[in-house]
Amino acid sequence: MCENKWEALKQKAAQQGCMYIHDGMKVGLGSGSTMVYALKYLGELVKAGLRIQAVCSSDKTEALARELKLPMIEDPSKISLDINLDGVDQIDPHGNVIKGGGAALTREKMLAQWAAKTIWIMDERKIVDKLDQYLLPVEVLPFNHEHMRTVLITMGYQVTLRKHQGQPLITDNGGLIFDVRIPIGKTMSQAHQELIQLAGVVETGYFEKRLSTAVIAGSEGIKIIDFKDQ
Ligand SMILES: O=C(CO)[C@H](O)[C@H](O)COP(=O)(O)O
Repeated sequence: MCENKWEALKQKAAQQGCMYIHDGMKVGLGSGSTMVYALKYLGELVKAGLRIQAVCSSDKTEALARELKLPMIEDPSKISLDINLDGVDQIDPHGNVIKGGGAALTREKMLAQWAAKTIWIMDERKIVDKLDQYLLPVEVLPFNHEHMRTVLITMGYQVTLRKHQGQPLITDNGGLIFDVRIPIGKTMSQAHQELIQLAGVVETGYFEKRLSTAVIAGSEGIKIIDFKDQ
């Protein structure tokens, strides 16, 4: 399938995902290329009269949302969300997800936790049987991150510092991203539990299943999968 067909599928999933957003809702907005389609479509819906208030998971998403005139949540002390819309890097058949391809995983997880429900939008390449063999993005503080990397390697992880244009990529939170391959025999959930306990680790890109719906666009059409809470 050529690249623009995948783009068309992402756009379809994004538009279908927006159908879960209703008048008066407070909405979390994730990051990534599928979300760009969702933001643009939401912009049209808002222009046509849909009333929402949004909170964004990254500076990039916020810049586009403001350009599209999506209203933002005014009171930062009240961000309980009706719905959160976001893309994924991988999703397993149970609804567990890996995110962080766009380095926005910490804020994305905050929004997912603040929301009553998340709608995951994607094309069919994102569905995998098991997450364990995929890279886990981990946001860490910059302080002595070389030593942190050594610590993780000693624990059996393979660790690559994510770079952008030859320089360490700096997240919107001022953090760094380690892309981590987990040791054989360990599950993604176990790796997350182990890593999140280390001081200096801000968050991992492993999102354990919670109340969510996956909207998956493929060559056969759109597939919807509902996942219950834990
Ligand atoms: O986790 C993310 C950003 O941190 C993105 O949602 C994820 O990488 C999917 O992006 P895309 O829609 O471009 O495939």
